[in-house]
Parts: sequence; C-alpha cells; structure tokens
Amino acid sequence: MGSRAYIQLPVIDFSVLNDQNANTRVWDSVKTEVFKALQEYGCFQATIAGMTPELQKSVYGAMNQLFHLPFETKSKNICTRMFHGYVGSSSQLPLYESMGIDEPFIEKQVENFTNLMWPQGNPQVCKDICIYSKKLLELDVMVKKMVFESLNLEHRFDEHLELTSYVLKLMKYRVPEPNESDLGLHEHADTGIMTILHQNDVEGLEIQTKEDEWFKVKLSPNLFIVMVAETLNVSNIKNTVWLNGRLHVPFHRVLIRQKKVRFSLGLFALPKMGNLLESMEEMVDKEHPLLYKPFDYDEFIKFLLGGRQGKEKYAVKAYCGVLN
Ligand SMILES: O=C(O)CCC(=O)C(=O)O
Ligand SMILES: [Fe+2]
Repeated sequence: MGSRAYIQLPVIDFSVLNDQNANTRVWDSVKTEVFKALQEYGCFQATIAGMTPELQKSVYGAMNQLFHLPFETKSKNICTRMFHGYVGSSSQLPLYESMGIDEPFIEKQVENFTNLMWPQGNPQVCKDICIYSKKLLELDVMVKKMVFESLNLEHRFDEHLELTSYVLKLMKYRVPEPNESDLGLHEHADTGIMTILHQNDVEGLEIQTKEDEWFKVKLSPNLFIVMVAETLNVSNIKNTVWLNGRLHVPFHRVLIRQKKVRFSLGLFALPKMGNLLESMEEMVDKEHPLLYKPFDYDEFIKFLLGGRQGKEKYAVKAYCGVLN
C-alpha cells in the first residue's frame, strides 16, 4: 500500500531571518518561497535557528522517559480539547500514543505537565520543552505573517494571532507485531490552522501530492515540516480571515516500516474555542466565490468524529462547504 519514493519538498531557510540585520529583501524572498510552496504542496521543510542538537536530544530523551511511565500517570495528561490529552491503546490505531501540552511556550503550562508526570518535578525538561516550543511558535508566526502579507491581509494578522491557540503533541509509534498492519496514523488532513512537525530518528511520515501520489518524507533531523491545515485555508475567526481555498491542504499519514519505535513532535495551531469562523470578505470576489459558510470549529470536530463526512475529501467542505 505504501509508496517507495521520497518527496522533494522545498527546503526554506528561516535562520537567515533571525539575524537582526535581516532586511526586507531577505524577508520578501523567503515569503515568495513560502507562499509558492504552500500553494503547490501545502507544506515545506524549514530550518530554525538555535534549534540545537542538545535541545532536540533533551526533548526526545524526555519523550522516551514519558512514554515509559505507567498508564495511570500518562492518563493524567488532560487538555482543553478532545484528543489533545493522553491518547493510547486505541483499537483503530494500536501503534499510536500521544500526549499534549496546551500553550507549551508558557512555562507554567509546561510545569503543570512535568509535575504531573514527574511528581518530584523536572525543571530541565520543563525549560527545554518551553524553549523548543517557543522556536516552533516563532516559525509558525513568521510563516502565517508571510501568508497574510502575500494575500494583502496584513491588517488582519494581529486579530488572527489573538484568536489562535496552540498545543504541542508528543507522539510515539510502537513497532508493529509480525501480523499487524504498519499503519501508524491513517491518512488525514489536519483540521486546525497550521502544523509544524518533526520526526526524529525513525521516518514514517508520508505526504500526498496534488496529483494524489503518496511520497515518503526523508528523515532530516534539522528540518521541520510546516503544513497548512484545513481551517487556515477556510477561515480565520471572528468576522473573518480566511483564505477561502487559496492554499493546498496536504493529506498525510504515518507508516512504520522500520523495526524501531518512532517519536515525533507537532505544534498545532488551532482556532480558540467559541469563535465563529468566517471567510474574509477580502478573499471573496468574482474569481473566488465564497466556498465555506461560517462555522464553529469545535462543532465541526464533533461532526467529524461522528463520521458524517460522507464522500467529501476535505472535512471542512463536508461540514460547511457552499454547494454550487
Ligand atoms: O507523527 C507524525 O509525523 C505525524 C502526526 C500527524 O500527522 C498528526 O498528529 O496530525
Ligand atoms: Fe496530521
């Protein structure tokens, strides 16, 4: 069922922007690359300045310890959103296990998590998760700012950010038993706004192109995969934003082909709870008729979990697409 070939995703260097001297010309040239990649692939790979091997080692080392904790401890991990807290031993996804931390760049949030998992505390891990998440957040904000600027929506950007929440997911995939499927995570498009993924030591992530072909994503310890999720393409909260279908949203999945436990990390940007998402009027014109009716994200997730998507490829379209 799986693909053999690797996809050549665009690799975009964000470390050049961290330099105080980075000028508008550098910003604009990265912006052009970003927008092109998100239209064509819905994703790209990015380098992040200051994401040192030591920091990565510390965070992945902590994950290894975390997933070895007893079930009773792991299941204390609860998040505000469904499926963001501890998930494990699902009959549909037996290889998959995950934990989540809401707003993981806020030290107190991470400390609450580490204190639950290690009652004696774990200040070093807490600090490192926080630093790691801040770096991912910086990348998330830069990419979205570039998208908004590319669509002449800069005046909407602060409003968009204020209405975004984040969760860091720590994920583990065990090795399949000899008679078990190698499916780690079924094919899906992320439902939130944007996701940044990182796979560490064992590859497994696969991405579908616009031409419906599946490709593997090569393991690159220093590259982070930035991916558009359904709600960005559609919406942006309160009276607005969104891109009314301007970007590509990639389907992806995880297959565990190696006989090695796989760890991955993802920072998921999501709409804050309780807001109505609507297409921005700026994004709707004769050439781009309205594609989506206003919707509430959490109601949409309930719809999705209720299995009512039907034949529609994209869940948001099934939920609130405007029928032509
Ligand atoms: O583990 C991965 O690399 C991908 C995870 C993923 O796609 C998700 O959690 O939505
Ligand atoms: Fe995903």
